[in-house]
Parts: sequence; C-alpha cells; structure tokens
Amino acid sequence: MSLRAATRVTRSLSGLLPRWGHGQAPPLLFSQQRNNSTSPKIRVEFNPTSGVAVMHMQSPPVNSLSLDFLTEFCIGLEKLEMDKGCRGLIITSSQPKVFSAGLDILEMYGKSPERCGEFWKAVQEMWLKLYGSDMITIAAINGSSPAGGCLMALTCDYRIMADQPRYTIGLNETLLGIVAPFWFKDTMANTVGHRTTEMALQLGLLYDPSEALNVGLVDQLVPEDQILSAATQTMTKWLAIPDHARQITKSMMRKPTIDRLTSNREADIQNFVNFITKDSIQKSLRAYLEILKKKKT
Ligand SMILES: CCC/C=C/C(=O)SCCNC(=O)CCNC(=O)[C@H](O)C(C)(C)COP(=O)([O-])OP(=O)([O-])OC[C@H]1O[C@@H](n2cnc3c(N)ncnc32)[C@H](O)[C@@H]1OP(=O)([O-])[O-]
Repeated sequence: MSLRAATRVTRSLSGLLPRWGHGQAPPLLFSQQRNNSTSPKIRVEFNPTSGVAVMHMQSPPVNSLSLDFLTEFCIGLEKLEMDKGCRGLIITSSQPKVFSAGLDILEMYGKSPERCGEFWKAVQEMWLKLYGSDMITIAAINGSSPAGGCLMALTCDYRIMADQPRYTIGLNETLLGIVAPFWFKDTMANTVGHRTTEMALQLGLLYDPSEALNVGLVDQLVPEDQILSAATQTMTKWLAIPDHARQITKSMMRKPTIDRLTSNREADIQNFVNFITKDSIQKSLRAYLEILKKKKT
C-alpha cells in the first residue's frame, strides 16, 4: 500500500469511529471469548535428523494472540529451546490467508486490570523468548500479519513472505487508536531503521509483500506454495554456521533491546494496564471490532 493509500485507510477508519458521551460505557456486543476450544493452538513437528522444528499456528479463525495461545506458544518454545538437538525453528500458520492477526483484541476489551496485566506479561514473555532465542528462527509468513503478528515475525532471524498482494504486514496499532510499546518500536527500528519505523508506526502502515520487501520488513518473497521449502532451504544455510559463534553474535545485536524491557517489565505492564483500561481507548477498540464485523456484511 502506498503512503497515500495508507493515509486514506487511516482517515476512513477514524471517520467510522462512533462517538460516545463522556463516562458512557459502551454496550457489550462482542463475545468475550472467541476461541475457548481445548484443542491445541500450536502443532509442533520436530525432525531430529535435521535439528529443525516447524511450529504451525492453528488457532481459528485468525491465530489471534490470546492468553491461552501465548501460554501454549511459550511452553512449546521453551521445550524446543531446552532440547539441545533442536537448532532451528520455522514458524508458520495453518489458517488460510492469515499468519497471525496480532494480539487478540477481545483480551484487551472489557477486561479487568488484573487480567489485562496477566495478558501483557504473556505478550512480553513471547517476545523475550523469541527475540532472545538461541535457535535459528525463520518466519514463513503465509498470510496477513498485522500488529502483534508482525512483531512475532520481526523477532525471527529471517522472514519469508508469500508473494500474494492481498496479504499485508505492519505495525498498524495507531489505526486501532492504540500505541505500540517501545519494544515493538525498537524491534522494528532494529530491522528497517529509524525513519521508516517512525513513519510506519505513526501512520499504522500495512505493507503489501513487495512494499515490505522494499523497506526490508521481510527478506524474501516466494509463491505461497513454496514457502516451507524456501524456509527449509534458508535454514540449511544458517545451520552451516557454528552455533556458538552465531548465538554470541545474535545476542550481541539484540541484548541491549532485550535489556531495556527486562529492566522495565513491571513499569511496562502498569503502563499498558493504565492505557488500555482508559474509557477512550476502550471505545476505540470497540469501534475497531465493529469495523471488523461490518467488513463481513
Ligand atoms: C498496546 C497494544 C499493542 C497491540 C498490538 C496488537 O496486535 S492489536 C491487534 C491488531 N490487529 C489487527 O488490527 C488485525 C485485525 N484483523 C484483520 O485485519 C483481519 O481479520 C485479517 C486481515 C487478519 C484477516 O482477515 P479475514 O478477512 O481473513 O478475517 P476477518 O477480518 O473476517 O476476521 C475473522 C474473525 O476474526 C476476528 N478477528 C480478526 N482479528 C482479530 C484480533 N486481532 N483479535 C480478535 N479477533 C479478531 C474478526 O472480528 C472476525 O470475527 P467474527 O466476525 O468471525 O466473529
């Protein structure tokens, strides 16, 4: 999407935001728990011969990052991290057209401050574990990947995206009337640079695959049916590098960013809870959920 087109989307979304009277609680129209199924949200395939695991996100409809999803994801990641035979991880989606829709908006709408805090801690945990992983991590982005979905991809060492113009990727938080925290911003700036991040975050830009490749948000585009084979090929190149040298180098590049969050975790949780439970922010989220619903009709 061009800058002008993205600005148009921002304007048209904000034009759709309904107005509420001060102190008026928005009526609750949305189911507070979309996906409470007990079936696994993550499927892990590990090949001990190659030392590579593939994590398939399979949480319908859109792999949104709920507290349950994040908990399962982190447990799976920890198991792989502890297995010395596992050197590489490919993350992909089993849901059609979507890699991940980002944070589950229903986890941020109409929830108690305690629950919001618990949720945010799980989001932090996912980022810390993925960004600090000793494994080689590759995102095989086979669908749209807004906001938290984009963050998840950005934490990986390499990103391959399906060359399908209708898919988009980016940190679009401002379109929802919310603000990406400093560590989302840092992760993106470490990947594409300060100026591109500044503009993308303010405008909530969602890039199509070729635009994402142009700005360096993704590293490679391939036809969708070749995404896993391309990820496996890239993995082979990375596996040829001695682990200890690659891991120390990765840590040298990422540690300052990780340390900024680890030394401010509690304050970051408090900041999120205070922000997200504000009346005005709850209204913006509700309006965005309505827009998502209307899209279907
Ligand atoms: C400070 C905090 C930082 C925040 C970071 C974030 O990540 S904020 C997150 C920012 N994320 C975004 O802005 C992404 C918003 N989502 C999208 O743009 C699109 O859903 C899509 C492009 C991911 C997939 O398009 P598609 O045409 O294939 O699918 P569809 O649109 O028809 O949706 C199917 C169903 O899923 C529902 N649902 C969707 N997303 C979410 C969600 N995140 N959560 C919960 N639910 C969500 C949608 O309402 C619908 O429900 P219904 O009616 O069946 O009950």
